[in-house]
Amino acid sequence: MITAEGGATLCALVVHVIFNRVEPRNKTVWFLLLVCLPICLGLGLHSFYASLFVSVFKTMLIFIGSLLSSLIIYRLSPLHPLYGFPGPVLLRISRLASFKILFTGKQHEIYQQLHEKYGPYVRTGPNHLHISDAQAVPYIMNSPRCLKSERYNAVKREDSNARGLLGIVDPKEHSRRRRLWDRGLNTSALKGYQPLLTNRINQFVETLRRESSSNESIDLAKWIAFFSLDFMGDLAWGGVFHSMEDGNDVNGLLNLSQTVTKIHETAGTIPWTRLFYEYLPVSKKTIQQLAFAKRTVLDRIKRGCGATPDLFMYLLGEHDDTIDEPLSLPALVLETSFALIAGTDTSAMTLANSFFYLLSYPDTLSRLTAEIDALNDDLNPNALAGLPYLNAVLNETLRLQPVVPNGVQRVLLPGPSGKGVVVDDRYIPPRTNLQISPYCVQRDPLNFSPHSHCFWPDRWLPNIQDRLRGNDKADFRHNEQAFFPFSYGPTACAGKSLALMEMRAVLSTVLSKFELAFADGWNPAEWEHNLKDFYTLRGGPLPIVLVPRKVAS
Ligand code: HEM
Repeated sequence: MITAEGGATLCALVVHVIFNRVEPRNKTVWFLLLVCLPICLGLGLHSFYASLFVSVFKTMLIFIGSLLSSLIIYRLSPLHPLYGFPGPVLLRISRLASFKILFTGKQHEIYQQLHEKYGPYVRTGPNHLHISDAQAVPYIMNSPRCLKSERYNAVKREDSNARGLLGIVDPKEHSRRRRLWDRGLNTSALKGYQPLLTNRINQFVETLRRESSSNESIDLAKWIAFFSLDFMGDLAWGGVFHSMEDGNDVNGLLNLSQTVTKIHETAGTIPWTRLFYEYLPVSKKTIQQLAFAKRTVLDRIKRGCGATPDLFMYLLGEHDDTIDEPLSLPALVLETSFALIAGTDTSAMTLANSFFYLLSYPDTLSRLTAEIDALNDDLNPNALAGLPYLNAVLNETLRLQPVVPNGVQRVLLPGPSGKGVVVDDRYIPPRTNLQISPYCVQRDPLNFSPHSHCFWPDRWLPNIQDRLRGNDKADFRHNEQAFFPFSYGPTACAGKSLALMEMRAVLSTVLSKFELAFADGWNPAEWEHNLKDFYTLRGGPLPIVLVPRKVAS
């Protein structure tokens, strides 16, 4: 005859199998399986115990204890499909351990240390592989068998069926929506945005002059973020922000967008935690934010497009009545808000990092300034796109500090025979979550060498190998397949060309107008120390002294 303990244990094992097979993400199912089931069992087994309360309490304890033990034993056992992949025990047992890593803000560095210890494929969760292998890049990011993982559900809102581009998992639906974005971010659209960019850059230069007139240092990172927000506000919502003028982010959007990305990263790290986010106070803030975005979008629709085209115009289809599926209002609100989030912090952080590295390596700063000066103030986008050293500086910044350091996450679908796949001689079982990190791959000496962890823009110059001598020549490695700061494949960054145009223009204009130096007494080591990875990279202040350059007579 079955004992009370045996019954509770058996139930726990059955629940484990159900969770393993079905991975339910529904609060009611969780409640039924994890709370109601053991309580009912306790009620049914009360004849074994002194009282009803003791029966329910003990059954619950045995049930939870058995469930946890069964989970742990299975995840560490050779029965688990990822048994052969190395990784820290705590991470192999539960993704909860990755929360601790996430909240340090240094997950990119910690995962890199794990790769140094365990190799290019590290098991970072019961069902997760963290990968630092350039050969896996095209496979994971450009294969019909690798879909966006459950992490992308974190960007879906419960109160609406609308999805923004980033949250669309189905490849066909994604490619339909992506066409809208591509129309708004292709070469001819970018030409149309040039007047908006030029206006904002002129305003940025005037702002820097105003702020640095007392010879005090200024926080360059903050002002770049204001510039970037104002410019993306022009493109996404028809010019609603005046952060450079006000010297303040009045609507608190920069902070809010960082909080939202942090929440998405948290929910993306352990998808079931998403069930509880709506109870957090910050959830109210995002709802207020969406209400603000909705008002702004409605206002922009009413005003119509001004003389200069903007991205909103393309997303709404104002330019083209042949669009067969115009976006619904909730989708338009999501997409334009996403444009703001995707386009502001990313370019701003890369620019701040570029200034930081240029000032840290004065020789690189002089070489870039000379290259820009040779254009005699004709800083048009085509001329800038052709400057080898300027592009080398931006590439090298993005190599060392990709703004999505930990990269994208995909899940491997089973093949026709239910099998996984072999990548770089390793068999990866189906349904594994795969995360491939540009931060780790791009700093790997196997891909970029010498000076893998140093800022050395020369590696990007044509024929550099011919100019190297000795060890540098022997060690030289330059694997462009291992460079993917804008991601790769059909879901790669839609705004890459816009970002490059904007960053080239800002860097070259500022260097042509000002001499820059770190503020006296500031320790540059603080900059890298303050860089935090919460899905996107964010940083602390960058105190800089700016002096207008003398115009050559
Ligand atoms: C230095 C600047 C930038 C970098 C390094 C960057 C990087 C990335 C990366 C890594 C992704 C993939 C994210 C994922 O799948 O989880 C992405 C997606 C995206 N980015 Fe950027 N980005 C930058 C600037 C911009 C700008 C200025 C825009 C303009 C709106 C933009 C729009 C987008 C869009 C729409 C997507 C989604 C693409 C899709 O799912 O098809 N990005 N970006």
